[in-house]
Amino acid sequence: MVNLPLPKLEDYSISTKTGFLPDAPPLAALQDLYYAPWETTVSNLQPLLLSKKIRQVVEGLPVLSTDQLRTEAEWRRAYLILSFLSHSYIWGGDFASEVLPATISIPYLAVSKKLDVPPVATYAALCLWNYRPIFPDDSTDCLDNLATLHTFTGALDESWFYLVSVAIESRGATILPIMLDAIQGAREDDLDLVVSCLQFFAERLGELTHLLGRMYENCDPHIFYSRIRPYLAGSKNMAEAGLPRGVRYLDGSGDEPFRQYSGGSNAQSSLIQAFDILLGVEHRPTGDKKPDTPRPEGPQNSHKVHNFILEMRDYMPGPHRRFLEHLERVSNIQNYVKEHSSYGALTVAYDACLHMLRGFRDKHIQIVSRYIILPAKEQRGVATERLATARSKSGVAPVGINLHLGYRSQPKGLARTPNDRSDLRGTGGTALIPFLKQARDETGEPSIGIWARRLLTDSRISLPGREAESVKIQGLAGQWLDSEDVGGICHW
Ligand code: HEM
Ligand SMILES: N[C@@H](CC(=O)c1ccccc1NC=O)C(=O)O
Repeated sequence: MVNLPLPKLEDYSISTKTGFLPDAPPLAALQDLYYAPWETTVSNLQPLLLSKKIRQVVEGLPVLSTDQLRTEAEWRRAYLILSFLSHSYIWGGDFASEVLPATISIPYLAVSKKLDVPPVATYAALCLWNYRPIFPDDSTDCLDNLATLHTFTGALDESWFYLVSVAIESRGATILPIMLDAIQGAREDDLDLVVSCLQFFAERLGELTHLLGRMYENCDPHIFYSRIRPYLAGSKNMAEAGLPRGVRYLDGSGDEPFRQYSGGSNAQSSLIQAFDILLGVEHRPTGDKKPDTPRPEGPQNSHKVHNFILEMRDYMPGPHRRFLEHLERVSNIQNYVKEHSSYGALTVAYDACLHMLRGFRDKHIQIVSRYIILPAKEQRGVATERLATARSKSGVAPVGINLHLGYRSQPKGLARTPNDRSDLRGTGGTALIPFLKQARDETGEPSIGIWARRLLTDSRISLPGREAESVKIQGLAGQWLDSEDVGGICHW
């Protein structure tokens, strides 16, 4: 059988240096004065939001044509501006707006079509195309050399929130060419090459987890939850936040149905999805258990089912989404490791990658607890207390109580007081913790099939820094292997 050629990064708008980030830093402004009304509005976003004039100003914009946009960088810049303006319009009033005026909708639909991304503030708009290096000659893989072009709030916390992702994309970019080499190496049965590529991959993943943990340095969880996050929401699963039907994009055609889009989410990062594909990690719809039956023969990841992570590919720029599809068709590392499972260095290196990726997801769950679950819980506590006080004073439950929480009014949109924990949703619309925990657990699954079974049966395997004997005893004692027990190599 002839092998499908491997994807060439440059064919998919991917840089060998910066990965899914553009090769050169994004345009900071459209030079053509024709677009000055957009540039002026986006550069005045904070005062317009604070003064609640944003809707009036957006409604008064001229309907600009996209004909003057020339380069890819200009189209991306237009997409970024229109994404910031549209979310400011929808979420920047006392109530969410169910319509987007034609001044935004018409160019936004055209730009989205051209770039093959949905007309909503995606991860590409807010992160991939929204940064600049502070010192242009220095690398962007270091958080200390990054600044954002735009934020909704003007808060440092918001800049930092996006920049952590930019730094991760930048630092993770080197993994792509190396792992394409690994795929080629597996085709040519070059064991040593595959091992060294996997080792490189595992080390980089450790660095990315470290970068993720730096979120705490400059992004305060309460500011994130109450001030920033409301602007990130989309129009899908947002009934409680004030958009039961979604949003109508007015374009004067008379055919302007309600549309529903997920909000920005890092699940839209092609880099992280590429990691899963490279390692053969598969994600099921939330709640679906691992099937007991063996998987059907055929290429890895071939049975596509409808689930959130796959759905998020529709929110990636078209070329990046197509790259992932190509990568799926050539991904061979997991099968190669399975076929060479007697080669210890290979299984250890593969398993180390899974372990590191699982560790990344573990840290992410901690972050989500601190940035969403805890602030929401605190807010519920305050709300309940205020309700009780109001009740004890008047003897009855107040009707239509306005629960002041230090704001002028009850927080709105995604920062509203949730009724209970199950009411909490990600900006992508998932039920947060069950979804994220399942994604984490699925990351460890391939290693259970290959590595752990060998640990249980093969006393000759020695783990770095551990006596094989003790690992074997753990297995024979009946409990399934546990991270602490195997010196942190296996973690599930
Ligand atoms: C304060 C920071 C963050 C919060 C509160 C947060 C929250 C969430 C939530 C709620 C989801 C579930 C999907 C949804 O419904 O939106 C999610 C998904 C995801 N997030 Fe984050 N996130 C944060 C930062 C990051 C960063 C910096 C990265 C890495 C670059 C990241 C990577 C992911 C990935 C890959 C997913 C998809 C699920 C998976 O593959 O495990 N997140 N995030
Ligand atoms: N899903 C997250 C939001 C999120 O992760 C995100 C949204 C827009 C742009 C980037 C994002 N992620 C990380 O930096 C949330 O529910 O708050």
